Amino acid sequence: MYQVKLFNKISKAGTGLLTPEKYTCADDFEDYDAILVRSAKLHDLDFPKSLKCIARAGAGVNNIPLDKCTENGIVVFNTPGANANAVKELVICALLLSSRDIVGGANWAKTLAGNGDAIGTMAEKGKSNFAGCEIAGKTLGVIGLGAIGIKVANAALALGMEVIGYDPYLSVDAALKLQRGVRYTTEINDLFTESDYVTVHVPLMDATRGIVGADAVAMMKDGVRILNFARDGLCDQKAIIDGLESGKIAAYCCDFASEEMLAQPHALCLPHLGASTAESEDNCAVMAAQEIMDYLENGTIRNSVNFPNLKVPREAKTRICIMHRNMPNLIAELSSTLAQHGINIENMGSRPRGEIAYTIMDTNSELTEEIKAALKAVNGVIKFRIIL
Ligand SMILES: NC(=O)c1ccc[n+]([C@@H]2O[C@H](COP(=O)([O-])OP(=O)(O)OC[C@H]3O[C@@H](n4cnc5c(N)ncnc54)[C@H](O)[C@@H]3O)[C@@H](O)[C@H]2O)c1
Ligand SMILES: O=C(O)[C@H](O)COP(=O)(O)O
Repeated sequence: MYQVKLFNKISKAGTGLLTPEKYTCADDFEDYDAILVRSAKLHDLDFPKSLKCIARAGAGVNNIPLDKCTENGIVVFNTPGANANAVKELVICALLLSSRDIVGGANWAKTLAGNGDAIGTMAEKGKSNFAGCEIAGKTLGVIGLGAIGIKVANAALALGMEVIGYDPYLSVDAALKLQRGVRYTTEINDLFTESDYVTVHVPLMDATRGIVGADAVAMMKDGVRILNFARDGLCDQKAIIDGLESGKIAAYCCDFASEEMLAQPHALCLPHLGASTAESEDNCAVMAAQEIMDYLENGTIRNSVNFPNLKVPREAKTRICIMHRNMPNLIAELSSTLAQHGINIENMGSRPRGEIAYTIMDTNSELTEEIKAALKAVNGVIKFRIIL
């Protein structure tokens, strides 16, 4: 029986797959095999020895201590693309919210309540206070052409915008999904100088923190509109507030609230709603639950952000899963350790990822405690697990 600890409210579409014959899901376990999480911060959590994997039902993994997980042989998964459509739709909404004072207008219209037949006339008189501009014909700069950035770029193109995309790590797969009309640039400064709207869709890491900072804002057109539905730290708060106060930035629309930003009349802060649709919550939870099941039951790794992906057809009754350092001769030493104990390997697979690697070996032989200890003792082995 596997125990899965839930750190956020996770859709039943996913938890329902973790059937009671094999799994128990709860939020109060002390020892558990897996974590299913959304945005809860796990940095200060003491992981139990029993923990084998963490599935992030979503895209961003900056709430998870990846280095600590790798060092302890804990596989971290995310759910690539599973919430991308939900975010895309909110970003398109934000393009319009940042162009016209829709929220201000709607709030003002509510104040007209009680004026009966005069409401129509009052509305006509006051509407000029909430006028704005159209997005068609304007240029949108998309920083980060991954699952979300591609969808935003293509949708904006369909709405009549010019689109410039920047992503130094653009994959072939991603490039094939981009509509032909999207102009790709390798110079982020070109995107900053040419865009009427800038939207950010990159993960938050040391290399991307403050990617929209004071220098970037200084390069932008007067009256630029900036959208941030990725992570708060990607846009430097001081640079944005200075830009809003000087009028350089006409509007900032983001998925994060802070005291300072809420005080800005031309900033619109949403409470991290990007992935909060029923469809996206179901998609993410299902993918995350399947990743956990596949790993715990078969040792298969897919969509991991810290270990190599690996799937090996099961060809014997006992499966040995070994997380280890990526170093010369280690696999030879593992197989010779087994050979010395008379263990025959029926099937195996191995894959490296930077400094670490993952190996699966299948055998029909009995693994005694002595053999397990010998495998564990091989220099470079981080963790190993037997699946029967
Ligand atoms: N608001 C929300 O609810 C919400 C929902 C989903 C994702 N997000 C955030 O959005 C981010 C992107 O999500 P995604 O699903 O598109 O992820 P993704 O991994 O598919 O795409 C990220 C893209 O950023 C690119 N990138 C990395 N470093 C870059 C850099 N320095 N400059 C330009 N591009 C760079 C990568 O090459 C990749 O193409 C996530 O990491 C997450 O933080 C927010
Ligand atoms: O990175 C993500 O997937 C988003 O920020 C969504 O976070 P959430 O699952 O907590 O809504």
